[in-house]
Amino acid sequence: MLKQSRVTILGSTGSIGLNTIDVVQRHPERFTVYALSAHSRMKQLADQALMTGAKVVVVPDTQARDTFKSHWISHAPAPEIRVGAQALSDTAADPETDVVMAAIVGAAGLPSALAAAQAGKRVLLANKEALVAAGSLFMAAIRQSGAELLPIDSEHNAIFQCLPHDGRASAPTGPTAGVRRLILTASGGPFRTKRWDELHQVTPEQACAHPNWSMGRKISVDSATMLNKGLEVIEAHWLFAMPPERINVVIHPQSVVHSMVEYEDGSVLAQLGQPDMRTPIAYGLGFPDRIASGVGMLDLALAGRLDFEEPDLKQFPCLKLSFDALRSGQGACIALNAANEIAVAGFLSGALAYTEIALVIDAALDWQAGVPESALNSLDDVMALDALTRQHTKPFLRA
Ligand SMILES: NC(=O)C1=CN([C@@H]2O[C@H](COP(=O)(O)OP(=O)(O)OC[C@H]3O[C@@H](n4cnc5c(N)ncnc54)[C@H](OP(=O)(O)O)[C@@H]3O)[C@@H](O)[C@H]2O)C=CC1
Ligand SMILES: CC(=O)[C@@H](O)[C@H](O)COP(=O)(O)O
Ligand SMILES: [Mn+2]
Repeated sequence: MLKQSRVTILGSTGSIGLNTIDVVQRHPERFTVYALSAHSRMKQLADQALMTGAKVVVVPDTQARDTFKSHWISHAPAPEIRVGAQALSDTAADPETDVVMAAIVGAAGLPSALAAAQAGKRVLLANKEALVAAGSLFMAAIRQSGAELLPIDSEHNAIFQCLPHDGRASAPTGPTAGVRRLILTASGGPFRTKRWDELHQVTPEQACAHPNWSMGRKISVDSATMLNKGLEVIEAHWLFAMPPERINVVIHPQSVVHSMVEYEDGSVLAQLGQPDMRTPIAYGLGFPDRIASGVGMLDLALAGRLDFEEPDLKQFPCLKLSFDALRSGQGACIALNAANEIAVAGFLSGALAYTEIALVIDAALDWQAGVPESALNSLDDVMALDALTRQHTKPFLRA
């Protein structure tokens, strides 16, 4: 008889959150939902809490709490409502939960993801920004607490699947496992075939129209600029202890090969599948078992061909800026991420042109160059530099 795992989904109203609920509900014998969190979509959170029987919900403030209550129309008792950022971290570390899906978007998800790591949970990490901003702190917390870390980002999940791991949920470091290099695939996004000088006028709708994946708006814009792949290079560096020169990016427009590991003997292992996040989510939830995800068979004959091409760093300057940041150090990675979050929000609200996103990030990297690495030892240090970068970046936005 299986012991049921109690799952907390941070960011349950987002794209990863919805897919996680979908997979969890396919396996009532394995999983119960302990807690859910949302930021703005209170009606959706109330519907999810009713549907899953969650014991706890976490909302950002008292106004959101009142809105949540107004949407609770059931005669069933309402879940406990916890309020504020500290409640997110406390819930991630709650002794009543075993598994935490970290699916909040942006650096806002870092404190709660770190709290889950420190509390020794099984951490399903979708929130790549946590590793970009605080990879060293985060990985140290996993090691010290004995937490299980399962990468959910499709490329890192693919790499994890291609590495040897003896049924353990934290993979051995790359070089010691005989790995020559990691090859991250990138779709190239909606503007793959466009030149840089054709992109000045593109709209948020065009940028969010990802060719293969259905995702939240922030990561969709990141995919268009390929800053997403840059964040993923930094994420891979921390997850698999690989130096930047052993992490390569190749454009693969079909998003069928999710990433690859090349070994010293010349073997290249790849993980393939339909572009559907329920596959990596099911892998993380079920590990080491393989469980049904609802994803159908991969029809390679229908796909017809799998193409690969080199990314052009002039067309995708954000990819180059990400490698620069990784080589420069943690301060640069924090600034890259924070400036990008402000720039993407500005682009989505019409306060910045698409092509200005890279310029704003470049300026933030120049600006932070004076911050010494020794000043970044704690979560507070990281969040302080993140906040300073945002403050420095906001004046670039038009009113
Ligand atoms: N979507 C995908 O397929 C993939 C996503 N990822 C990563 O997973 C994470 C989530 O992405 P995705 O699901 O697409 O994003 P969405 O924008 O769809 O969802 C984000 C979630 O975070 C919540 N949220 C937003 N801001 C805050 C905040 N300040 N504090 C607390 N909660 C907040 C949202 O609440 P509300 O909706 O109520 O406002 C929502 O539940 C990102 O880090 C992304 O890079 C990685 C690989 C694939
Ligand atoms: C599904 C997922 O993991 C996304 O991060 C995806 O990789 C985005 O696609 P591209 O960044 O390759 O366009
Ligand atoms: Mn990805």
